[in-house]
Parts: sequence; structure tokens; C-alpha cells
Amino acid sequence: MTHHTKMPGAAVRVQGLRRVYGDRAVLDGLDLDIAPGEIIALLGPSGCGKTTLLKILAGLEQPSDGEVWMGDTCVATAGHSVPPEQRGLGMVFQDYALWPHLSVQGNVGFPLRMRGVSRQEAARRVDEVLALVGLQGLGARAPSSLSGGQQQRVALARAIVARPQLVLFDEPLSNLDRDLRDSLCAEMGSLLRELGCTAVYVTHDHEEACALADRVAVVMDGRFHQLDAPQALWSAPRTRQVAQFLKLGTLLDAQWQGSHWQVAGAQWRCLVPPVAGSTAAQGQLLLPHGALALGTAQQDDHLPVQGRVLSQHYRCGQFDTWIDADWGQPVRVHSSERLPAGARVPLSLDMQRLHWFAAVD
Ligand SMILES: Nc1ncnc2c1ncn2[C@@H]1O[C@H](COP(=O)(O)OP(=O)(O)OP(=O)(O)O)[C@@H](O)[C@H]1O
Repeated sequence: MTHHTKMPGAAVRVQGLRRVYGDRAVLDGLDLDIAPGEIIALLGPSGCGKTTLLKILAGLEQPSDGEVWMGDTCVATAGHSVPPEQRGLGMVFQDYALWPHLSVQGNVGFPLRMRGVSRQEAARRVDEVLALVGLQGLGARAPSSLSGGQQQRVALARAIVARPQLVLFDEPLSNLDRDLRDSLCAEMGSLLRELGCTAVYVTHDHEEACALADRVAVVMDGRFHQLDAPQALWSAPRTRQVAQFLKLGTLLDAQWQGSHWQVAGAQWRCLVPPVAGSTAAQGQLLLPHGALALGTAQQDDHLPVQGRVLSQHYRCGQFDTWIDADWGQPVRVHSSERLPAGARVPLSLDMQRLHWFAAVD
């Protein structure tokens, strides 16, 4: 691992970061450069280490190995850690963490008071930021008199009022209902971009991560399985775990037979070439949603794929149709017409959209 590398251009640089509890590496060698103004989402299942990474960025935990840089300051190594209040951070937590004995104004103005900003200037900036988050006129209220969504706006206002160099979010929307989450997520994204904030946003909700972030880090077992723009996660998942976590489609066990893939249990062959450099003969094929459709548009060199209708339900203008296509796992296709359960139907498969993951990836 390299030590004390200067970081021209990056707002935050994480290098070779490890965090060990007992004999278990919860973070296992992470590297991450965050550009100024970039929003990064840390996305992953419960226990994957995303909160631990956020805490290390915040200064609430220390690395076991590796470094964290903010601007041109090294803020954390195994041996030293700059305290949270000296890192120039804003933070937004799941449970809002507002001070109940302070008014909305008092909460939002707190970071300015800590920085010695004059009372008059602080009042002006608090009014300005409350207007930005859509809470103008509510400054005198107690946080407890506000709805959950409003309280989270107060927390957001408090996090950005002092124009921090980095804003950290720990599942900020998970206590809110779906509609409010969607709208607040979109608003937060616009606001952070408007203000040019650099942000790291922890969530286990992939819709939220992809709606908000410039790049999403899919964290699993303490490693980044993929660090990419949201659209790249969908078009080119790097591991089958990413595909599984994002629910991109159906994974089928398959074997490379020298000239084609043979899917276990299926009557058809797939001619997607093996991944360059891969010598594995065993692995899994991902059939992304939408790669399979009702219809017979088979290419010459494939055996026709057929399936049996298992069930259907009507949703958003079409029938979600579950099909048993002989390979052991049902797949979902869309249909414009109602089909009887048990009917055999031809399926077309867009071979270009399949992905192959070698058994050991
Ligand atoms: N102080 C600690 N001592 C021992 N183990 C810990 C400690 N903090 C976290 N862990 C373990 O490290 C792993 C990662 O925890 P972390 O909170 O970072 O996960 P997470 O991805 O944020 O999960 P969640 O979404 O449930 O919050 C977990 O298995 C957790 O039990």
C-alpha cells in the first residue's frame, strides 16, 4: 500500500482502507476517489460495512489500515484521526437527530454558532437555507411539532448551512413512506447539485441510490463489487452478486461447451461468446428483465425457447406473466393479453443482453 499520497483534484480519497473487528475484516481494502461536487451512494445489504465506512469518513471510527484524505489533509490512518468537528462535515441521520430543546432555527443555526458566525449573519443564513429546503416561516417551531419529512428537511438544512466540504447521509429517508422518500430524494439531489456539495450517501435501497448518486459503490463483504454510474450497474453488472442484489433478472447455472452455453435443464443453447480471458467452464448466465419476451423471433442458430404460463396479474397497463421455461426458476415477462395458466407459449430471447459470470468471480 502507498502512504501519504497527495490527491490533486479529489475532494476525498480513501486508500487501501481496512477495518478489522476481532479477526474479521469488515472493510477489506477499499479505494475511492470522490471528485469535488460528486455524490457517491454506498449501496449494499445489511452488515456489508457501509456504515463503518461512513463512520470512518466522519471520524467516529478509525481505520485498522489505510488512509483517508480530505482536500490535502490526511484525516485518518491507523495511528491518527482528525476529530469529527475539525473535518468540516455535515451529517444527516436516519432518526433526524435534532435537538428537542432547540427550535428549528436553533437547530439549523447550531453549526454556524460553533464556527463563531455573528448572530445577525447566522439568522440571515438560517432563513436562506430554510427557504432552500422549503421550510420558510417555520423557524420558531419545535422540531417535535413537524412531520417526519419536515424534520428531515431541518436535518438537511443543518447539514448544509455551514457549506461543509463533505455531507454524509446515513439512510436519511428510511423512516419515511415511499412517496415522500421519492420526492425528498429528488429534491435533495437537486439541492446538493445546486450547491455543489460533495456527498456520501448510505442506503440499502437501490432506487434511492441510483436516483441520487453520480456513482454508486455496491458494497458487499467489505469490498466494492462495483463502483460505477447507475446506468452502468444495469447494463454491465460486474459480479453475479451485484446482479442478484439489484434484482436485474434471473440467474441460470450454465456450462460452456466449447461452442455454446448449455443452460442446466434447458432445451436451448446460447451462443454468447465466453468472456475474454475467462477459462471457467462453469458459471451463471444472467437473463436481465426484458431480455425475454413472448414471441417467436428466434435466430437460426438457437433452439426455440418455450415456456408454460404459471400465473398472471395485471399491473400498470399490462399483465405481469410468470413463466416456467424448463430451467427451474420462473421468469417474468410482460404480456398485453390475458393467457390461461398452463398454456405453452413461445419465447424470444435477446441473446445480446445476456451476461455471463464465471463460477469464481
Ligand atoms: N464496534 C463493532 N464491533 C464489532 N463488530 C462490529 C462493530 N461495528 C460493526 N460491526 C460489524 O461489522 C459489520 C458491518 O457493519 P456495518 O454497520 O458497517 O454494516 P452496514 O452495511 O451499515 O449494515 P446496516 O445496513 O445493517 O447498518 C457487521 O457485521 C457488524 O456486526
